[in-house]
Amino acid sequence: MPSQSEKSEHDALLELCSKLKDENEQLKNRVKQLESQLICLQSLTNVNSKPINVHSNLDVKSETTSKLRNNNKLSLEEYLRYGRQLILPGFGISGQLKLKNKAILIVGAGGLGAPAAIYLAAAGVDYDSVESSNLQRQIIHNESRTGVSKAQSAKMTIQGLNSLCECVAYDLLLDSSNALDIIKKYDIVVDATDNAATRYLLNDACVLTGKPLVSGSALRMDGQLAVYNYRGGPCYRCIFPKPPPPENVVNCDDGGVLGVVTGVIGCLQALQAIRIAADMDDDGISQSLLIFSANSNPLFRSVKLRSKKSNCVICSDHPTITTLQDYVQFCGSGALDKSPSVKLLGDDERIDPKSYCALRAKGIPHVLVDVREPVQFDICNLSGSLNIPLNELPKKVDLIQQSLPSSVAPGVIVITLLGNDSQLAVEILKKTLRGEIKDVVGGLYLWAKDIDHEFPIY
Ligand SMILES: Nc1ncnc2c1ncn2[C@@H]1O[C@H](COP(=O)(O)OP(=O)(O)OP(=O)(O)O)[C@@H](O)[C@H]1O
Ligand SMILES: [Zn+2]
Repeated sequence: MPSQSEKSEHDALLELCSKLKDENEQLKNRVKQLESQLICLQSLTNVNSKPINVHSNLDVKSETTSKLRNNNKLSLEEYLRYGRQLILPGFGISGQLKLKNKAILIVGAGGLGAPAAIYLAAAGVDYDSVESSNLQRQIIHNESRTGVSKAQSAKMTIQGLNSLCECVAYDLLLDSSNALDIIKKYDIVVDATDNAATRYLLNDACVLTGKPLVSGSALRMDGQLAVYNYRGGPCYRCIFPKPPPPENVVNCDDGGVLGVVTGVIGCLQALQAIRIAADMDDDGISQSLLIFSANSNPLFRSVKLRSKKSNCVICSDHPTITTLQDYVQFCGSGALDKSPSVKLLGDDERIDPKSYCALRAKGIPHVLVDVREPVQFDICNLSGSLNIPLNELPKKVDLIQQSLPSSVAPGVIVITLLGNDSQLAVEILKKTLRGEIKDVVGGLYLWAKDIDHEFPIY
């Protein structure tokens, strides 16, 4: 039997043993941590010639002070949170640290910006506020945020998802007066907007500040993705030197878009931004344009982009553009002209919804022609209207002729959703038809507003 003193000596030894074990474990962990930090620092200093700009996870305004800044290691929380991507070969801890030290700016918190922002948890710009028609695809917003600024709404979602991120919401219209000041604070810009003027603005601002531009677009069932101004690749102007004529531009308002198409392209924009931020293997990232079509098989195709243009007005060695321009003038429309009202006809060639309503009430014979596409006509239409899409109008004038009443006035009334294409239709019909031909000012949209509040508008 051990004596009492031998027993307490034994207990003391056991206690010391467990203490040393703990200490040993702690030191081992610390050594591991230091080793991985060293590897990261070595790889960062090898790959990045520029000094490391230490920001929080992805998303800060450079002057923002952050508890996560000046930090070349991950916190325990970050190890846990990002574990599934830390173990990816080709990404790993060095990729995560590079990501942590980059700031990404997303312009547009709509169909493309919403998924991109969720995956990137980046800073964002938008001037608009949330509407219910946005919710079909702008998954960063929700019903309770209708009317809230999109930038703020996006920030709320991001912060709810990841409190380690510092998200800056710019509740403004990005234009030539503010773009350079904002963009220069970021490493990568994601173009998630929907208009030509902002596309050229972002391109020029990115060339002037030397930032890569991850560009995406989506309309109807199709989407496109490209990276411009990156590692000697072309800029947007090298590929598209001139904007399309404003009358040929179809936006989501007019053309529609399938929510999932914006989701696919927005996620791919987030992916390209991560590949650039983490310096992942990116051979040829800026040499191709990816085309996605939800209606085709295979769904994706890639087109090789031409290389940088030696005489590009902005990115060549001898640029003629050295400051930001007036992009609204250059493109013939701006970010705010979503569905600009066209005025092609004189007042005497048009009829307002109230007068047209009176004409219908009096039963005055006429032919009402709705020139929208059948898919839109099927959603809603005025009783008795004849559906002839605008592009079929010239060859289907006979159909109208046959239905024309014998009396002259008012003859033909043309209607569309907003009262733009109907004016073109009147001009087409006037070439072949006699008698009075008018269009309805403000189209079905104004009809719903002024006459029939139950009329479904989309
Ligand atoms: N110059 C700009 N500055 C800030 N935000 C912009 C600018 N240009 C476009 N945007 C934003 O980009 C987003 C594009 O989103 P999206 O294409 O889904 O269209 P939308 O305008 O939200 O929807 P809809 O066309 O159905 O009205 C919009 O939220 C718009 O406010
Ligand atoms: Zn160029």
